[in-house]
Amino acid sequence: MNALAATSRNFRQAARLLGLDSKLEKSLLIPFREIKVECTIPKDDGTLATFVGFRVQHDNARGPMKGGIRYHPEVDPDEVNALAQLMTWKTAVAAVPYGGAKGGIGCSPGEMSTSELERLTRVFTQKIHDLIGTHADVPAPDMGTNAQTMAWMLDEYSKFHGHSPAVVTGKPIDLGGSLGRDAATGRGVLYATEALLTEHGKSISGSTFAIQGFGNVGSWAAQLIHQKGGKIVALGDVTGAISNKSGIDIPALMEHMNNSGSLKDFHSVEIIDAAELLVHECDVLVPCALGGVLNRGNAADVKARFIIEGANHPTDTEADEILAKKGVIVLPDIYANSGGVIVSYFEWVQNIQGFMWDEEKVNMELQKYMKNSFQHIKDMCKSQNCNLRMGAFTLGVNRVARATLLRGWEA
Ligand SMILES: NC(=O)C1=CN([C@@H]2O[C@H](COP(=O)(O)OP(=O)(O)OC[C@H]3O[C@@H](n4cnc5c(N)ncnc54)[C@H](O)[C@@H]3O)[C@@H](O)[C@H]2O)C=CC1
Ligand SMILES: O=C(O)CCC(=O)C(=O)O
Repeated sequence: MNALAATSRNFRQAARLLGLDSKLEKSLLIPFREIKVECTIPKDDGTLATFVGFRVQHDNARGPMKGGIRYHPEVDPDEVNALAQLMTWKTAVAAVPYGGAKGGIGCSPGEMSTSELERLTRVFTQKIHDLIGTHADVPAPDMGTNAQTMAWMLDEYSKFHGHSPAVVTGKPIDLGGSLGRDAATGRGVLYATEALLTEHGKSISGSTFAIQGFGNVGSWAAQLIHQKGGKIVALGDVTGAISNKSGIDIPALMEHMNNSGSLKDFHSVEIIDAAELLVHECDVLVPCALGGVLNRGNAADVKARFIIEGANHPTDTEADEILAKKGVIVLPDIYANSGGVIVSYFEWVQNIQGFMWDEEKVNMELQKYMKNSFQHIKDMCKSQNCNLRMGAFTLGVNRVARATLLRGWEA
């Protein structure tokens, strides 16, 4: 079952639990708009390269559509569609006034020069500029993109529409980005983990962690968990995986990565098989990379008692069922990684107000939002007698359904 089928299945299950009318269910499932564009750029060697870019705008009942742009070779229309739908439920769970969208370009950013990436981002923005906007659809970074990508999008968009800082979030601070946005998804993962562990009488400092992905989300999650006394015993990225039973020295690893960029030649660690990382002995597993990494091939072997979904859709449907039977508690993506979009909302608000918050305020507000949504998810789990994923889905779907019904359909 691909990401779209799995996400739609979770949505339908939530719609049924909520007793939604079947026509409303259909209207909520089908995306508002799907955009597919051809992006041709001259490469540095003078030859041409053509890429396909997507933006799926899923729903705007609760506000402007919101979601990241992914640069990855496996980007495909179904995956972008699933990720856009997840954004609709995520913004609703977080109670930020947005709908959901997601974009992506099928490309290998690691194999492209900075100027090629800039040309690609500018061409993509030219193709979609009249369909995005501060009050229509607000992109942000995702896998393979970063603050610089958002700076190029902002610049290109502003050529058509005048200076528009709030058209993208996750920008560099010098262009109106928010303090704390870079760390926000990882910080949200920390707050979500704290909330779940406390619920089960446990703590970060008394727990061991395995983290997949050491990019924006994974590296911030690792640093913040380490600062709170959590022991990170295994860690991996696209190049491989490492472990240390006594805990990996994360600040030293950060410094090492900034200097050489490779996990494998870090000192005082054992190299482990990349696949072993997900079934490594630990209390808490935190996938922060690709979707579908937990599946029927490895779910039965997972040793962790808790899974915190830093990535989007890391656990496929079959794995969800296997993990539930094993008693593994999964904190779902639409809550666990919502810190990024919550601080994106703060960035957008600051841009519109023309007033910058200090980082303490950003982090304090983020913590408040994360605490509130955890409580609301738990309340849903109680009233619907369901697990955390369904608690989050019913919470999000119910809020979007209510907004949709209030707006009505009269032409
Ligand atoms: N950046 C953000 O604010 C948010 C990101 N997410 C999700 O978190 C996940 C990670 O996103 P970012 O950290 O932004 O991306 P990133 O591009 O900064 O980092 C991705 C990381 O995943 C690793 N990776 C890639 N392929 C891998 C593989 N086959 N096996 C193991 N590791 C692999 C990379 O080496 C890198 O360390 C994605 O699922 C994304 O959708 C979710 C919410 C917000
Ligand atoms: O910050 C945002 O607007 C969206 C981040 C994102 O793409 C996600 O939460 O998956």
